[in-house]
Amino acid sequence: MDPIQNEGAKEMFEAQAHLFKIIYNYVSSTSLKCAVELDIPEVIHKHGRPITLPELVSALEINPAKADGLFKLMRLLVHTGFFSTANVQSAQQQQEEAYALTLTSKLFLKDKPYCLSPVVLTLTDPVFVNPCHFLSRWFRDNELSAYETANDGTVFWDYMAKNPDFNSIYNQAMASDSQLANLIVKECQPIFQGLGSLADVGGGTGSFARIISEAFPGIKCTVLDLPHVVPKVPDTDNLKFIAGDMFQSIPPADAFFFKAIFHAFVDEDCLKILKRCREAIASRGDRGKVIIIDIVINEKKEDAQLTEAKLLYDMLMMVAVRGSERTEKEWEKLFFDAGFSHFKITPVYGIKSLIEVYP
Ligand SMILES: C[S@@+](CC[C@H](N)C(=O)[O-])C[C@H]1O[C@@H](n2cnc3c(N)ncnc32)[C@H](O)[C@@H]1O
Repeated sequence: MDPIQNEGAKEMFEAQAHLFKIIYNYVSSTSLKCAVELDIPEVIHKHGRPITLPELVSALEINPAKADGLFKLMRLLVHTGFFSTANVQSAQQQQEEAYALTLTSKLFLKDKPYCLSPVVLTLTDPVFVNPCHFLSRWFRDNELSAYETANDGTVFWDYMAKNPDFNSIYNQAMASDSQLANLIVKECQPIFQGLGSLADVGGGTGSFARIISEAFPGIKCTVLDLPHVVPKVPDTDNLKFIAGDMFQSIPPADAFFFKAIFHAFVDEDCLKILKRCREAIASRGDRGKVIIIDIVINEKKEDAQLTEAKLLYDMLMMVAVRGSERTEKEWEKLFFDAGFSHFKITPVYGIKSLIEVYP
């Protein structure tokens, strides 16, 4: 029996429309990429008030024959909430529709330290997108990640080491994401207060550690990351960099900080690192803690949009590095298996949460 013979035409076409929306998700992200490449948020910002289509065509210095195309791009990006519209008065005293920034597009302004343009350019780059086309082959074939399947076995982090241009934009993307964390440092004060030292493991170019070292001058911060990532800058009184491998050693500290690290590794590797932290804490009479900023999936309790963003992130981590976003239960298992006794999750940071883990 045809399983959908009882459905009416209306429901069938609704299902088809739903399908098209999913299929065309890549058009949505690449349109956003185009807006970032054309610098549209900055152009609107510099205009100082909502900008009409002809004004935008002229400010972008694009071919005027492409005005219709720009209208389509802006219409989509208004619909998806990246831009908004407002009415302005023309020189002829007519009301005209004009484009304005939303909070989301304001995240792309150049004078802000957290300008998220590198995040869009990195995550929509073929380096991330191509391996997604290898997912079904990865399911059937082998033990490598989909990324490695697509790239003759090259590990993602090794690609970074060999491609300085992409490494640079990726590190900028991570740094800008960390700059946003500045917004929560004040409300998270009790978590950092009283610490004498902090090791930011996999801390990239030190963006977050710099924020902590400035907000809490009493904390000596050490950033550990791979040699092609750590910046060649002189140490300061309370911020230093170590080029190394966290699977080999982790600098001693009162607190071990991991932002967006564990989601990039399989459980077995996370356990290795967490056990190393647990041993270091034990060697100091169980004084110390682990602080993690990462995603906690909570499908039943949170907004569907938030969950969708987390599940997409989860897929990307699986594709790129065989990583995972984890539920609270999965985090709990990791912590207890590594010998920790309790933990506290504070959902403070957009799709990410702050987790304190104690011996
Ligand atoms: C997703 S990024 C997060 C960077 C930073 N924590 C942040 O949130 O901005 C993951 C980081 O882990 C680093 N990493 C990967 N493998 C590593 C290893 N074996 N030892 C040290 N760092 C590593 C990468 O170079 C990268 O900077």
